[in-house]
Amino acid sequence: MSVQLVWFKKDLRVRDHAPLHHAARRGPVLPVYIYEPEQLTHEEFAGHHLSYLNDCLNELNLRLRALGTPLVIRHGEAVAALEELREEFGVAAVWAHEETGNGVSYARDRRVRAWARARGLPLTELPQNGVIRRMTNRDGWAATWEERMAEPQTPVPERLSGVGAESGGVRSHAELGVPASDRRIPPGGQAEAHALLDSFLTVRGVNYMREMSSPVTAEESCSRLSAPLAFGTISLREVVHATRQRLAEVKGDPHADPRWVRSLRSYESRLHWHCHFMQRLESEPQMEFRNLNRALDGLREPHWNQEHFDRWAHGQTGYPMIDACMRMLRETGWLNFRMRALLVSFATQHLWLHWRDPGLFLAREWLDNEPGIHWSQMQMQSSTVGINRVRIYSPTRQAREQDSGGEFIRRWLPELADVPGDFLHTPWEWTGAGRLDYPPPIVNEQEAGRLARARISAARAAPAFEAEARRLYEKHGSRKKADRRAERKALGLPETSARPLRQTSAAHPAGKRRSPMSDQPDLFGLTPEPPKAILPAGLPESWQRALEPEFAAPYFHDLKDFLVQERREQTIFPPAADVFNALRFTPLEDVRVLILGQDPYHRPGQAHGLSFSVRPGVTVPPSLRNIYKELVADIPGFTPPRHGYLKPWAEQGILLLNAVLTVREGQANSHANKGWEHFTDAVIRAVNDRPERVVFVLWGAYARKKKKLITGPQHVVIESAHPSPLSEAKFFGSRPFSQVNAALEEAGRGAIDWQLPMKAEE
Ligand SMILES: Cc1cc2nc3c(=O)[nH]c(=O)nc-3n(C[C@H](O)[C@H](O)[C@H](O)COP(=O)(O)OP(=O)(O)OC[C@H]3O[C@@H](n4cnc5c(N)ncnc54)[C@H](O)[C@@H]3O)c2cc1C
Repeated sequence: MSVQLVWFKKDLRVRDHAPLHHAARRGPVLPVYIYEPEQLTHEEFAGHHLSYLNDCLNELNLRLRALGTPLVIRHGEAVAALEELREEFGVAAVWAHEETGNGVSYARDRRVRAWARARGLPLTELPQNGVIRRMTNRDGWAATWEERMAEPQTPVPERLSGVGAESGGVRSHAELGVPASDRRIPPGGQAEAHALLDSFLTVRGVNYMREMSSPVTAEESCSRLSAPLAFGTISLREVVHATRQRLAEVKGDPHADPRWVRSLRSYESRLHWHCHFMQRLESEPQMEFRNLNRALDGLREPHWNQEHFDRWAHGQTGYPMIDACMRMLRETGWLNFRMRALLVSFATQHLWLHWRDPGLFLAREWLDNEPGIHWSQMQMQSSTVGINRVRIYSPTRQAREQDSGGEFIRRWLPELADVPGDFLHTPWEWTGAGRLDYPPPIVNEQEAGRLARARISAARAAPAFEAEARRLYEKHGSRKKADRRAERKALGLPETSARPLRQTSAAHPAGKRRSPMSDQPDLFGLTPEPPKAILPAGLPESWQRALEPEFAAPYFHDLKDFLVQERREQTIFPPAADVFNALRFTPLEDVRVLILGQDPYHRPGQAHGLSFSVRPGVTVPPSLRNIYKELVADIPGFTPPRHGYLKPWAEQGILLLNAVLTVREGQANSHANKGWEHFTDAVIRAVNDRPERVVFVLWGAYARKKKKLITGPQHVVIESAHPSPLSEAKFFGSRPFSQVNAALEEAGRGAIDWQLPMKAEE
């Protein structure tokens, strides 16, 4: 009897399990799992990991038992436990999967190998993903990944003959001395992994590409397969196969939602990254403990600040998005990629904490802790790799972009319940901030970000940095683009792009390009192109330039998708061609006055993209009638026209902007909180950035909330009640128009001629 021991570690499944398959063909099988004290007491391990692990083990035990023999579960140091099993059952060979784990499992595997050698036991470790052992550089890596993923899945043995061993069953938290956990985590096991994969590929993943970044949507729209992959209840190959099969299906189906194709493509690239980052730890295990780029050693070490770390780790930084993310993580063990990157960027750049302790803390919190991905990402987000751009993400900007309505922040920070929506991302600006049970910002994000960037740039300028960056590129850099180029050359094909290939920052260490935060690691040329900017037709160049980051930002893509869908199903005002008229008629450099409205008129034929204005031939609405009345009182000689077409004002440099640029027929404010506010805030900021005086006219409570965006001392703000009949009594007598002219003349910018032509001409 030649007993084959199959050692399960981070591969807790029977499907696509090569060691199990090969062992079963050679003799009776002894399937084993060992709880290892050095892992259970490791700083990266916590109670929720054990809860999940026990789910996985229970299910694996049932599946193995159904095949013929149970999972034998032991507790102890690996070599000692294996030796005991060898003696007890006369083990003739050991089978396992290769593991890319932390330093403890790395050392353990070496001890196990030495033990097997000393005992003359054949020990076979088989790869289970695209990570390659003993690789000295990345040449050919992508091709091997592809070969491995293209292989058929290993069949589940039809039957296992066992050795009559007892399982022993899973051990409780108390038995193993691990603190219990009350986190809300999903169940573990192979069945759960397949259920997640199915629901993602058939329903949840349709808008993955757009919805993965926002914490409001990511929980549902991401696959949530990271924990199953980390515990090995599903193989990466199986996920790749299923994704490719689904992609082929939707491509061949003319009725399939077109969003599937780009979502699935984007998803597949992430499965590639999974191994790309793990390979880095496999090839350079020391990166768990020290900077990948040794030239950056000493940069943060002397600056440790325990209080900052504690406040960050407890979600008490005073930056709502950071704190909401931390609270969610501590309760659920999961966050989407962008929010993970944001947490790390804030800790290691704004708070200038060395990445190691925040990294240990986060590894303990992530249910899906995968050391290869985790430590690579920790170093990348802390800018200690040095071959990619320095990334310092603004927590406020990310909050505005990814949670514009504040839904996520409100869910996780109940202490901000009373904060008005406009101040939710910056509660310290609210007059009621003093009454909140919430701390002021831990640092000034602009100043801290600038300081971090300056420190990193200075370190990158040292000659040792460049040499290290080159070494790292040689060892870890993707050859994907270079491989593709060589392949095309061999086939006699021209280069795919006329643009020069982007150089790594090894050549341009202090990369200057600024780009919006991306979900793609942008590392070693592995990244697909960032989303293309959506440029509305006919915008003056000055607006195009000023608003470029908005047009490329994920929220703007979401907004566009939302509007495409809305226009299919509803009547939307103004017509698509008129939505950006305010910007079209008034180039940024010409803006002298900004009059802010709330949202467009919602009755047919009225709205045409300028606040308060209606098309010629449409009855003058009540608010505009009141504006005319006030003009009569304020501007000598003003005669109200019979129309409400205000384009002549726009052409004189009055930016007639609404905060929300579209609306459903008959439903005022129906497009609030869909992303327009974020966009129009950027418009107001762009105007605020102009060096010449601009007069901002803010009528009514809604518009007045935007006052905080106007910070330039050269500007003038004129506030009053709204001209609507509901507040006309307070509006009349405010004399805004003469005040505008006085402010403009004082700055030498010339007065507005408020008189409109008696006849409107489009
Ligand atoms: C500081 C930091 C630490 C991280 N630590 C881990 C970790 O310990 N374990 C882990 O699985 N992921 C980690 N990630 C990557 C990523 O955030 C998670 O994989 C993802 O959020 C998990 O959710 P999901 O399975 O729904 O992802 P999906 O978006 O559905 O992606 C599917 C799978 O692709 C892989 N993947 C996705 N994004 C990345 C990425 N950026 N890098 C590498 N692989 C990726 C993962 O295997 C993931 O399960 C980390 C990211 C950061 C910034």
